[in-house]
Amino acid sequence: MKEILLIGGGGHCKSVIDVIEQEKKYKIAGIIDNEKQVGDKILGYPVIGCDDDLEELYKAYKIAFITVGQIKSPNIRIRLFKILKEIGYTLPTIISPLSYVSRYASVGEGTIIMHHALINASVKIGQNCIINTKALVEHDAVIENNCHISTGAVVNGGTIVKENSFYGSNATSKEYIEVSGFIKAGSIVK
Ligand SMILES: CC(=O)SCCNC(=O)CCNC(=O)[C@H](O)C(C)(C)COP(=O)(O)OP(=O)(O)OC[C@H]1O[C@@H](n2cnc3c(N)ncnc32)[C@H](O)[C@@H]1OP(=O)(O)O
Repeated sequence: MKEILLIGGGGHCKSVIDVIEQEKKYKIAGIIDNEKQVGDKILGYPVIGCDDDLEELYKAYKIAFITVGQIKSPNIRIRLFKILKEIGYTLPTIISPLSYVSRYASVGEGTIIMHHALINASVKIGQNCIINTKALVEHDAVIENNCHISTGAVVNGGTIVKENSFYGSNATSKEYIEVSGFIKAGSIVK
C-alpha cells in the first residue's frame, strides 16, 4: 500500500482514518497538525509534523490528503490544497467501499466520499470536497470545488452547489436549482 500523510488532526480526521482503513488503498504514515500536537496520537497514528514541515516531508511522502473539517469557512482547506499542490503532492480521491458512486459520476482530486454516501448517475463532484456520511447526491447534480455536503444531506437532481459552499446536515434541495454559501442544517433549499 502507498503511504499517505493526513493534514489536520481533529474530529473529521478520525472519520477519514476510518474510511482510509476500510478502503485499504493507503497506509497512513502520519498526521500533520499544530507544532504543540507533534508526538500525540490520533486513533493510534502519530502526529509527525506541522505545516512548516510539508516541504521537507515531501522528500519521503508524495501523497497527502486534507483532513481538516469545514463548517464556518472553506478557507483553511483551500489554502492547504494550494500549498500541497505547489509542493507537488498528489491528492487522491478517497471513496469508502461502503458508499455507492455511479460509474457515470465523476469525482475530483482531494475529495472524499464517506461511508454510506450515494452519488448517482451523471453527478459531477469537484476537487477538495467532503461528501460526508450518508449524504445523497442525485442524478445530474454538480458539486463545485471546496464544498462540504454534510451528514445525511440531500442534493436533489440537477442542483448545482456552487464552489466553497457548506451544505448542512439533513438539508434538502429542490431539484434543478443553484445553491451557494452557508446552508443551515435541516433546511429546505428552493
Ligand atoms: C460529521 C459532522 O459532524 S458534519 C457537521 C455538520 N454540521 C451541521 O450541519 C451544523 C451546521 N450548523 C448550522 O447549520 C447552524 O449553526 C444551526 C442550524 C445548527 C444553528 O443555527 P442557529 O441556531 O440559527 O444559530 P446561528 O445562525 O447563530 O449559527 C450558529 C453557528 O452556525 C454557523 N453559521 C451560521 N450562519 C453562517 C454563515 N452564514 N456562514 C458561516 N457560518 C455560519 C456558525 O458556525 C455559527 O457559529 P457562531 O455562533 O460561532 O458564529
